[in-house]
Amino acid sequence: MSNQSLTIAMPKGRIFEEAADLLRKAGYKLPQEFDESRKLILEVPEENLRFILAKPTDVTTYVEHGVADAGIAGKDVMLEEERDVYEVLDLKISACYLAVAGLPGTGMNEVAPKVATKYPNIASSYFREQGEQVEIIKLNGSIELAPLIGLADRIVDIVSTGQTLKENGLAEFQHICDITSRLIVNPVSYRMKDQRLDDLVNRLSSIIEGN
Ligand SMILES: Nc1ncnc2c1ncn2[C@@H]1O[C@H](COP(=O)(O)OP(=O)(O)OP(=O)(O)O)[C@@H](O)[C@H]1O
Ligand SMILES: O=P(O)(O)OC[C@H]1O[C@H](OP(=O)(O)OP(=O)(O)O)[C@H](O)[C@@H]1O
Repeated sequence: MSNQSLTIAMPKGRIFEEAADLLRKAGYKLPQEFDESRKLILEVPEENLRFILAKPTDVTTYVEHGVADAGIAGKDVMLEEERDVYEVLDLKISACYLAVAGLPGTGMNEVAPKVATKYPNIASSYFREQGEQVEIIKLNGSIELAPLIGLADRIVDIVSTGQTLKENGLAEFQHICDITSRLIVNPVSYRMKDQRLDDLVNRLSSIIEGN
Protein backbone atom coordinates (compact mmCIF):
# COMPACT_ATOMS: atom_id res chain seq x y z
CA MET A 1 0.00 0.00 0.00
CA SER A 2 1.16 3.57 -0.68
CA ASN A 3 2.85 5.31 2.20
CA GLN A 4 1.58 8.83 1.56
CA SER A 5 1.32 10.92 4.72
CA LEU A 6 -2.10 11.17 6.33
CA THR A 7 -3.39 13.83 8.72
CA ILE A 8 -6.48 13.07 10.80
CA ALA A 9 -8.29 15.78 12.78
CA MET A 10 -9.55 14.45 16.10
CA PRO A 11 -12.22 16.22 18.14
CA LYS A 12 -11.37 17.20 21.68
CA GLY A 13 -14.06 16.97 24.31
CA ARG A 14 -16.71 14.32 24.71
CA ILE A 15 -16.22 12.52 21.36
CA PHE A 16 -12.48 12.13 21.90
CA GLU A 17 -12.43 9.04 24.07
CA GLU A 18 -14.75 6.93 21.90
CA ALA A 19 -13.05 8.10 18.70
CA ALA A 20 -9.58 7.33 20.05
CA ASP A 21 -10.77 3.92 21.23
CA LEU A 22 -12.17 3.12 17.77
CA LEU A 23 -8.96 4.17 15.98
CA ARG A 24 -6.83 2.14 18.38
CA LYS A 25 -9.03 -0.93 17.85
CA ALA A 26 -8.58 -0.41 14.11
CA GLY A 27 -4.82 -0.69 14.67
CA TYR A 28 -3.81 2.98 14.59
CA LYS A 29 -1.12 3.66 17.13
CA LEU A 30 -2.40 6.80 18.80
CA PRO A 31 0.35 7.84 21.19
CA GLN A 32 -0.55 7.52 24.86
CA GLU A 33 0.45 11.21 25.15
CA PHE A 34 -2.78 12.00 23.36
CA ASP A 35 -4.84 11.19 26.40
CA GLU A 36 -2.67 13.12 28.82
CA SER A 37 -0.73 15.96 27.22
CA ARG A 38 -1.68 19.42 26.02
CA LYS A 39 0.14 18.86 22.74
CA LEU A 40 -2.09 19.49 19.73
CA ILE A 41 -0.14 17.70 17.00
CA LEU A 42 1.01 14.14 17.47
CA GLU A 43 3.06 12.21 14.95
CA VAL A 44 3.23 8.47 14.38
CA PRO A 45 6.31 8.48 12.09
CA GLU A 46 6.45 4.70 11.56
CA GLU A 47 2.97 4.90 9.98
CA ASN A 48 3.51 8.27 8.31
CA LEU A 49 0.50 9.45 10.23
CA ARG A 50 -0.26 12.67 12.04
CA PHE A 51 -3.14 13.48 14.37
CA ILE A 52 -4.28 17.00 15.15
CA LEU A 53 -6.54 17.78 18.10
CA ALA A 54 -9.24 20.38 17.47
CA LYS A 55 -12.52 21.65 18.88
CA PRO A 56 -15.30 19.44 17.50
CA THR A 57 -16.82 22.35 15.56
CA ASP A 58 -13.44 23.20 14.00
CA VAL A 59 -12.66 19.69 12.70
CA THR A 60 -14.80 20.32 9.60
CA THR A 61 -12.85 23.56 8.94
CA TYR A 62 -9.48 21.77 8.97
CA VAL A 63 -10.81 19.05 6.67
CA GLU A 64 -12.57 21.43 4.27
CA HIS A 65 -9.36 23.45 3.88
CA GLY A 66 -7.38 20.28 3.24
CA VAL A 67 -4.88 20.72 6.09
CA ALA A 68 -6.36 17.52 7.49
CA ASP A 69 -7.18 14.70 5.05
CA ALA A 70 -9.83 13.23 7.31
CA GLY A 71 -11.59 14.00 10.56
CA ILE A 72 -14.30 12.95 12.98
CA ALA A 73 -17.36 15.15 13.42
CA GLY A 74 -20.86 14.88 14.86
CA LYS A 75 -23.72 14.66 12.35
CA ASP A 76 -25.19 17.71 14.13
CA VAL A 77 -22.16 19.77 13.07
CA MET A 78 -22.39 18.39 9.52
CA LEU A 79 -26.10 19.28 9.22
CA GLU A 80 -25.58 22.73 10.67
CA GLU A 81 -22.57 23.72 8.61
CA GLU A 82 -23.02 22.02 5.22
CA ARG A 83 -19.26 21.95 4.58
CA ASP A 84 -17.62 20.90 1.35
CA VAL A 85 -16.37 17.56 2.68
CA TYR A 86 -17.34 13.95 2.05
CA GLU A 87 -19.05 12.03 4.81
CA VAL A 88 -17.73 8.52 4.24
CA LEU A 89 -18.63 6.46 7.29
CA ASP A 90 -21.07 6.41 10.21
CA LEU A 91 -18.82 5.61 13.17
CA LYS A 92 -21.86 4.88 15.38
CA ILE A 93 -20.23 6.58 18.39
CA SER A 94 -21.32 9.52 20.60
CA ALA A 95 -24.96 8.80 19.92
CA CYS A 96 -27.49 11.45 20.88
CA TYR A 97 -30.39 13.23 19.17
CA LEU A 98 -31.67 16.70 18.41
CA ALA A 99 -34.99 17.66 19.93
CA VAL A 100 -37.38 20.53 20.47
CA ALA A 101 -38.05 21.18 24.17
CA GLY A 102 -39.71 23.76 26.37
CA LEU A 103 -41.67 24.30 29.56
CA PRO A 104 -44.26 21.52 29.99
CA GLY A 105 -47.84 22.45 29.14
CA THR A 106 -46.89 25.58 27.24
CA GLY A 107 -47.48 26.40 23.59
CA MET A 108 -45.54 28.73 21.37
CA ASN A 109 -46.24 32.45 21.57
CA GLU A 110 -48.78 33.04 18.77
CA VAL A 111 -47.56 36.51 17.89
CA ALA A 112 -43.77 36.24 18.13
CA PRO A 113 -42.60 32.64 18.72
CA LYS A 114 -38.93 32.37 19.66
CA VAL A 115 -36.57 29.40 19.54
CA ALA A 116 -33.13 29.41 21.20
CA THR A 117 -30.41 27.10 19.93
CA LYS A 118 -26.75 26.43 19.17
CA TYR A 119 -28.00 25.15 15.77
CA PRO A 120 -29.71 28.08 13.95
CA ASN A 121 -29.70 26.44 10.49
CA ILE A 122 -31.09 23.10 11.69
CA ALA A 123 -33.72 24.86 13.82
CA SER A 124 -34.87 27.23 11.11
CA SER A 125 -35.22 24.49 8.49
CA TYR A 126 -37.07 22.28 10.97
CA PHE A 127 -39.64 24.97 11.82
CA ARG A 128 -39.93 26.02 8.15
CA GLU A 129 -40.76 22.41 7.24
CA GLN A 130 -43.41 22.43 9.97
CA GLY A 131 -44.86 25.58 8.39
CA GLU A 132 -44.10 27.65 11.48
CA GLN A 133 -42.48 31.05 11.30
CA VAL A 134 -40.22 31.56 14.30
CA GLU A 135 -37.47 33.89 15.40
CA ILE A 136 -34.24 31.98 15.99
CA ILE A 137 -32.00 33.14 18.85
CA LYS A 138 -28.45 31.82 18.66
CA LEU A 139 -26.84 30.78 21.95
CA ASN A 140 -23.50 29.08 22.55
CA GLY A 141 -24.30 26.89 25.56
CA SER A 142 -26.63 26.37 28.55
CA ILE A 143 -29.46 26.38 26.02
CA GLU A 144 -31.91 25.02 28.62
CA LEU A 145 -31.78 28.39 30.39
CA ALA A 146 -33.67 30.12 27.57
CA PRO A 147 -37.25 28.93 28.34
CA LEU A 148 -36.64 29.09 32.10
CA ILE A 149 -35.66 32.73 31.98
CA GLY A 150 -38.22 33.80 29.35
CA LEU A 151 -35.83 34.29 26.42
CA ALA A 152 -37.57 31.72 24.18
CA ASP A 153 -40.65 29.47 24.01
CA ARG A 154 -38.70 26.52 22.70
CA ILE A 155 -35.14 25.27 22.40
CA VAL A 156 -33.56 23.02 19.81
CA ASP A 157 -30.74 21.11 21.45
CA ILE A 158 -28.87 17.85 21.83
CA VAL A 159 -30.37 15.26 24.18
CA SER A 160 -28.29 12.34 25.34
CA THR A 161 -29.32 10.95 28.73
CA GLY A 162 -32.16 13.48 29.12
CA GLN A 163 -30.76 14.52 32.50
CA THR A 164 -30.30 18.20 31.64
CA LEU A 165 -33.92 18.54 30.47
CA LYS A 166 -35.18 16.65 33.53
CA GLU A 167 -33.15 18.57 36.09
CA ASN A 168 -34.31 21.86 34.60
CA GLY A 169 -37.98 20.83 34.52
CA LEU A 170 -38.26 20.91 30.72
CA ALA A 171 -40.27 18.63 28.46
CA GLU A 172 -39.30 17.21 25.11
CA PHE A 173 -41.86 18.04 22.43
CA GLN A 174 -40.40 16.76 19.16
CA HIS A 175 -37.59 14.47 18.14
CA ILE A 176 -35.81 16.06 15.16
CA CYS A 177 -33.15 13.50 14.21
CA ASP A 178 -30.68 10.96 15.56
CA ILE A 179 -27.03 11.94 15.71
CA THR A 180 -23.80 9.92 15.64
CA SER A 181 -20.22 10.83 14.76
CA ARG A 182 -19.04 10.52 11.16
CA LEU A 183 -15.73 10.05 9.39
CA ILE A 184 -15.30 12.95 6.98
CA VAL A 185 -12.77 13.33 4.18
CA ASN A 186 -11.41 16.24 2.15
CA PRO A 187 -12.53 15.80 -1.51
CA VAL A 188 -9.02 16.35 -2.96
CA SER A 189 -7.43 13.96 -0.45
CA TYR A 190 -10.14 11.47 -1.37
CA ARG A 191 -8.75 11.38 -4.92
CA MET A 192 -5.05 11.84 -4.20
CA LYS A 193 -4.74 9.54 -1.18
CA ASP A 194 -7.38 7.00 -2.09
CA GLN A 195 -5.44 3.92 -0.97
CA ARG A 196 -4.65 5.27 2.48
CA LEU A 197 -8.18 6.56 2.98
CA ASP A 198 -9.75 3.32 1.72
CA ASP A 199 -7.58 1.49 4.20
CA LEU A 200 -8.76 3.80 7.01
CA VAL A 201 -12.42 3.28 6.05
CA ASN A 202 -12.02 -0.50 5.74
CA ARG A 203 -10.25 -0.88 9.05
CA LEU A 204 -12.80 1.28 10.88
CA SER A 205 -15.75 -0.46 9.15
CA SER A 206 -14.64 -3.88 10.27
CA ILE A 207 -14.44 -2.71 13.89
CA ILE A 208 -17.85 -0.96 13.73
CA GLU A 209 -19.52 -4.01 12.16
CA GLY A 210 -17.97 -6.24 14.80
CA ASN A 211 -19.23 -4.05 17.68
N1 LIG B 1 -24.80 15.15 25.56
C1 LIG B 1 -24.24 15.66 24.50
N2 LIG B 1 -24.17 16.99 24.35
C2 LIG B 1 -23.55 17.56 23.29
N3 LIG B 1 -22.99 16.84 22.28
C3 LIG B 1 -23.05 15.52 22.36
C4 LIG B 1 -23.66 14.87 23.46
N4 LIG B 1 -23.55 13.54 23.28
C5 LIG B 1 -22.89 13.38 22.12
N5 LIG B 1 -22.60 14.57 21.55
C6 LIG B 1 -21.86 14.75 20.30
O1 LIG B 1 -20.59 15.27 20.69
C7 LIG B 1 -20.22 16.37 19.84
C8 LIG B 1 -19.25 17.26 20.56
O2 LIG B 1 -19.81 17.70 21.73
P1 LIG B 1 -19.51 19.16 22.23
O3 LIG B 1 -19.72 20.16 21.14
O4 LIG B 1 -20.26 19.33 23.48
O5 LIG B 1 -17.97 19.09 22.43
P2 LIG B 1 -17.13 19.38 23.65
O6 LIG B 1 -15.73 19.51 23.18
O7 LIG B 1 -17.44 18.34 24.68
O8 LIG B 1 -17.64 20.80 24.09
P3 LIG B 1 -17.22 22.22 23.50
O9 LIG B 1 -17.52 22.24 22.02
O10 LIG B 1 -18.12 23.10 24.30
O11 LIG B 1 -15.76 22.35 23.80
C9 LIG B 1 -21.51 16.98 19.39
O12 LIG B 1 -21.33 17.65 18.17
C10 LIG B 1 -22.44 15.75 19.28
O13 LIG B 1 -22.32 15.16 17.99
O1 LIG C 1 -29.24 14.75 27.78
P1 LIG C 1 -27.98 15.06 28.52
O2 LIG C 1 -27.15 13.82 28.78
O3 LIG C 1 -28.22 15.84 29.77
O4 LIG C 1 -27.06 15.94 27.56
C1 LIG C 1 -27.55 17.06 26.89
C2 LIG C 1 -26.86 18.31 27.30
O5 LIG C 1 -25.45 18.22 26.97
C3 LIG C 1 -25.11 19.30 26.12
O6 LIG C 1 -24.64 20.39 26.80
P2 LIG C 1 -23.10 20.52 27.20
O7 LIG C 1 -22.78 19.60 28.33
O8 LIG C 1 -22.26 20.35 25.97
O9 LIG C 1 -23.01 21.97 27.75
P3 LIG C 1 -23.37 23.35 27.05
O10 LIG C 1 -24.64 23.75 27.71
O11 LIG C 1 -22.24 24.23 27.38
O12 LIG C 1 -23.55 23.15 25.56
C4 LIG C 1 -26.42 19.66 25.42
O13 LIG C 1 -26.38 20.98 24.92
C5 LIG C 1 -27.42 19.49 26.54
O14 LIG C 1 -27.48 20.60 27.36
